[in-house]
Amino acid sequence: MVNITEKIKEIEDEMRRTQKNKATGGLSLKNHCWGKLARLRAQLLEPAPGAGSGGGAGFDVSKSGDARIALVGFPSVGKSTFLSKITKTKSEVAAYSFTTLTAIPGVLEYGGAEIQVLDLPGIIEGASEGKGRGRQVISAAKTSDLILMILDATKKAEQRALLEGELEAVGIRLNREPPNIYLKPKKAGGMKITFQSPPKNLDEKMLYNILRDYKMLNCEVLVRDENATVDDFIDVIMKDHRKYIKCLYVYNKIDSVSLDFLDKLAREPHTVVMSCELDLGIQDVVERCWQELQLMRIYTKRKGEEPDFSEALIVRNKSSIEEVCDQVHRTLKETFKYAMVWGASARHVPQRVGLSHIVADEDVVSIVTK
Ligand SMILES: Nc1nc2c(ncn2[C@@H]2O[C@H](COP(=O)(O)OP(=O)(O)OP(=O)(O)O)[C@@H](O)[C@H]2O)c(=O)[nH]1
Ligand SMILES: [K+]
Ligand SMILES: [Mg+2]
Repeated sequence: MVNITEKIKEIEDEMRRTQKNKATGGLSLKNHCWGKLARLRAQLLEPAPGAGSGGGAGFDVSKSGDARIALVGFPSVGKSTFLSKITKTKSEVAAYSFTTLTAIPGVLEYGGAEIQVLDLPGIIEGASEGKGRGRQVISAAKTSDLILMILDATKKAEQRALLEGELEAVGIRLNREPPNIYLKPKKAGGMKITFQSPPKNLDEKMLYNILRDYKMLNCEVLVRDENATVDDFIDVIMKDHRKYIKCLYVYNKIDSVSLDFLDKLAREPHTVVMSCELDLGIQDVVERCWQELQLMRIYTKRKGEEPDFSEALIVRNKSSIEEVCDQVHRTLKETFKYAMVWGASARHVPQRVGLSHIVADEDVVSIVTK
């Protein structure tokens, strides 16, 4: 029997031949070939018999750089085209679905930071249940600091909710904070449930029943948010299996939609629009990514010298001097005495601070050791 890879090659060769001879290869033949190719490539993505349900382990790409962005979307929305635009990595681009069969990492250089961008295979409905490489793709997305949901502006609006559903199903919560509910398991004493203000969607009985279902018979609960729902409460119980990740919705292929529609899309929250083909909006997307990642650049200065603006230390938003020390060297904080800070976080310039001082973007820091 001819294997799938050979069949794919045959069709690709056939397409190449028809492309050379346009007279015989009309659009319908091309569409037919693309359809066949997509089906075969989807088979390549299916787990081998006996390999379980697609594996949940993600792809074997180690994290590198200052942050990780995952490109998630349906097939052929332009994920690989985008990766090739913003990084030096060339990921295969083609008009048929499932061109990308594994995770392809690239490096985006921005603001002195190196951000790892993962191009991933397209996912389809049912991905969270193990269709195709869906589980693996979603696991990879779960390890990222920001999900770029790449959407095709020419396709139906439902595509976005469908994808969100797939991610939700495996515990990813997009652009949300963990619910404001305190839950502490106890060894004994039964359940103690308190509401800070009258709840709109919950009552004590409901929580009691849910806790019993999850076999949490001894615990303390304090609901601080009056709008909390049952789903929120379950998210708190299941917190080890929930991941709160920022998501930017990126509509590609705006070269093929009307200006009115484009304008409507661009006004949606957490949304950016672009055309990789026309090179439109790409830089805006990159800038929005940078904003969403909330990375900060900290410059260091040696005593008696000018600050070194040629190389920044990259730390996460709300980082303290301690994290800055860790970026310089693993053991620096052991000999730390104090730091001098110039910039937005300093109350007066320079300010003498300790390890817990929270720095701001573009601060200059001078660390004094014992
Ligand atoms: N009209 C238009 N076509 C685009 C644009 N960007 C990409 N494409 C085309 O869309 C098709 C799919 O692009 P890919 O980058 O392979 O898409 P993908 O999302 O990586 O696809 P899979 O790896 O198969 O999931 C190719 O034919 C691209 O040339 C765009 O901005 N406008
Ligand atoms: K494709
Ligand atoms: Mg691709």
